[in-house]
Amino acid sequence: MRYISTRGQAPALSFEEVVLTGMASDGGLYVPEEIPPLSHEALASMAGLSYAEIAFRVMKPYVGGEIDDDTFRTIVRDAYAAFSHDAVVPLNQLDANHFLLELFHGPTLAFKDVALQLLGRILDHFLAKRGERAVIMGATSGDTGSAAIEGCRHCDNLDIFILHPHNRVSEVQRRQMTTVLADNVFNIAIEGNFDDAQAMVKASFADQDFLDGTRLVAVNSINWARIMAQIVYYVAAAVALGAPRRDVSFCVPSANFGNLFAGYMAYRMGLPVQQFIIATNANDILHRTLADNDFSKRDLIATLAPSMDIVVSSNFERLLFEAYDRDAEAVGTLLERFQVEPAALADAPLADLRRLFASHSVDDDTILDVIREAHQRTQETLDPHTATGYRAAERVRSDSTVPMITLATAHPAKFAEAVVKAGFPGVPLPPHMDDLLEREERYTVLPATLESVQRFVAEQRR
Ligand SMILES: Cc1ncc(COP(=O)(O)O)c(C=O)c1O
Ligand SMILES: N[C@@H](CCOP(=O)(O)O)C(=O)O
Repeated sequence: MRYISTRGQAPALSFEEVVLTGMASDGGLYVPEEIPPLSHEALASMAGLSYAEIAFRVMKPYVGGEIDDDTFRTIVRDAYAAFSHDAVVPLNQLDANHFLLELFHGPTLAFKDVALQLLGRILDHFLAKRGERAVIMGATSGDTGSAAIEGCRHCDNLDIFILHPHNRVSEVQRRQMTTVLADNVFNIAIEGNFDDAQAMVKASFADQDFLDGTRLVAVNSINWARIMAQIVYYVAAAVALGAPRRDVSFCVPSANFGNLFAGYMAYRMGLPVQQFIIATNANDILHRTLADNDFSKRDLIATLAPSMDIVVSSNFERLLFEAYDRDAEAVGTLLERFQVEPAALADAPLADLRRLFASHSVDDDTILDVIREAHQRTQETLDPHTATGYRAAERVRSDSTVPMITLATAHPAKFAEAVVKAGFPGVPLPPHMDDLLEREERYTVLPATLESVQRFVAEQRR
């Protein structure tokens, strides 16, 4: 399998090369040159298989023989052994035709673990094989950071630097990152927001001189391996509900769009999906783009669903690339315009997207209402991100006879502020985090400037 850039100018890469990088050198994102098919027979044969076996089968074509089958099976099995639920990502039926896909049973209680438990192991495998070290730089609005640290802390060949927006993540999220005192883990609280952090990580890929030749690797969903691993749970959930004989729909709390783009890839591979719903918080650029063709930046708003406080949605570029029939030049022109002024999609790609996608935006008051309503109806306490999905699924699903699967992206214990505001006493942390609030923290506050962040990384890396 080869991987090509959405901007069309960077060299095509192998799987190993694409995992060991981040942005393409032309500023684009890597996608597979061809989308491997998932036939009806292949889907039907997955019924009743373990999550790890489905994961192996779905991801194998993307790995393309660059990790031998036995080794890859072991990597996948070990990655999902770290989950606290036997089903890894269980489906929880809310009512006759609405299901929650619980993606929060990994070590850090958010969907990011599904991909980052795997990515850490794949990176370790390739770096050990090459006898190389690498530096990871990641930006987080709260969840990717801890999942990446947890996935990479035991990797001898890696130093990991995670940038989070100072005072804009929940206390549990911050402590999940800053209480890991391993020598190869560095937490940076930047005096800015997630978009600033993500922009600095991306800029570091464009100019890597500050690392004197050491390899720089991404753990955000700009890294293709993140998307690859996330495709699997769409397939597993749909098969559990009767695919390929039966269509399903998905509703996805969205921001950087890696999660929903993975679902779209599953659809393009052959999964019978009737509708995708994009749920956003008050940072509603994805909703405005789809509903009103208003592809323009607005100031970032701090919400009760802080992990989705993002304006510049990285993976939307990958979706645009597909919607524009892989016309890299058109995508580049659109995204360059978007950086400096309000932009709009061309008619044909927009119409194409609207056939498959719907969207809905949910403000903070509604998040609180939904947490209360859902608890009354189902006895579930939703986290504030999942709450956006629950409401969007109810509001804009096109066919109530098709099973709707809303992705539950985080555990409510991570977001006490919203849960308590909604009138509940809070949700206890699981036993392995019992003493999280007493543990020692270590992090460095830095101004949101590329120079200060790069200097810190260059000085601290081992
Ligand atoms: C809990 C939670 N829900 C939803 C999202 C949105 O996912 P994505 O960025 O893949 O769209 C994120 C992170 O972005 C998250 O941490
Ligand atoms: N919500 C994310 C933001 C980064 O998204 P990613 O999927 O690109 O890593 C977070 O919690 O950090």
